[in-house]
Amino acid sequence: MQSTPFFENSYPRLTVHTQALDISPNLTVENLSVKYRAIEALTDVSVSLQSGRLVGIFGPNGAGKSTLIKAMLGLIPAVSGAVQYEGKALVDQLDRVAYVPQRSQIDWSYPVTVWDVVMMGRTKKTGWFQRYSSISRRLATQALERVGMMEFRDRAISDLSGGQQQRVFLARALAQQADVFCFDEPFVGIDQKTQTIMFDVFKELTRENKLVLVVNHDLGESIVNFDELILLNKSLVASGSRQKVLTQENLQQAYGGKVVFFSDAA
Ligand SMILES: Nc1ncnc2c1ncn2[C@@H]1O[C@H](COP(=O)(O)OP(=O)(O)OP(=O)(O)O)[C@@H](O)[C@H]1O
Repeated sequence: MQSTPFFENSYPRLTVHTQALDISPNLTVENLSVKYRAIEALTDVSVSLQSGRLVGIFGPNGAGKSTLIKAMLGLIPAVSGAVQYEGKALVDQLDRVAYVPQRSQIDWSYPVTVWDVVMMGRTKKTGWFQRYSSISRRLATQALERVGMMEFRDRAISDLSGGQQQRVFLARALAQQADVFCFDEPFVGIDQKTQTIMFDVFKELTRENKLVLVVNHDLGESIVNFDELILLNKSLVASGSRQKVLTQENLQQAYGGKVVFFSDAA
């Protein structure tokens, strides 16, 4: 197995950490460290994840949640570490990944329609200069219908509400037909209806054995939707089941002070 080309050190040995029985993890992050000049954003993070799971990445502001996703996808360089999916560097298989960045990183004034945005999700499969195939058009239609946005297909993306915009980006991710889905703070600035649709879609994806990673900062009721959690505070505080991660000690280590969370969450 190889390390990703962005990393200075390679860690070819794969260790199975958390999963029960003999099930090998599909995605492994090994000793991942990221610096922004002098700022150590992430230090030595290792997690093992299984397909078919909805994984929440939690931690306080500045904990390195977005950094983790971006470094996993090779969007920013890591100082060290390796990220493998099914035994190969994840960055060499980005056509199997759908990534929706934080809404603050998207230019919502860009003059494109809803349909254009969703079809852009197909360019990795079809190439920029290929005509979109009937398969791509069918997948885009199905994705827009799934998130309840087909009737808006000719609208400019700038003319939608925050929740509608997030649903369009969810549709784009669905149209990609990826195996690994990464969403960075998808619930920011959205309505309850959109949040419900998003969790429904995430759960459907896990039933199709996809791996769904969601950066989230809300330790409220919605945390019960996640199969597993990764709790960060510049390094890994804990990962695994809600019961394992949501202990007062771990929350204290991540957030400091006394953290009260939804009582049935664990
Ligand atoms: N491009 C950058 N240049 C310099 N420092 C950065 C950059 N991006 C992030 N950082 C710093 O790295 C650390 C981790 O940031 P990151 O955005 O990953 O945290 P986060 O957990 O996603 O935070 P939030 O919940 O506020 O989005 C923070 O201290 C942040 O200020």
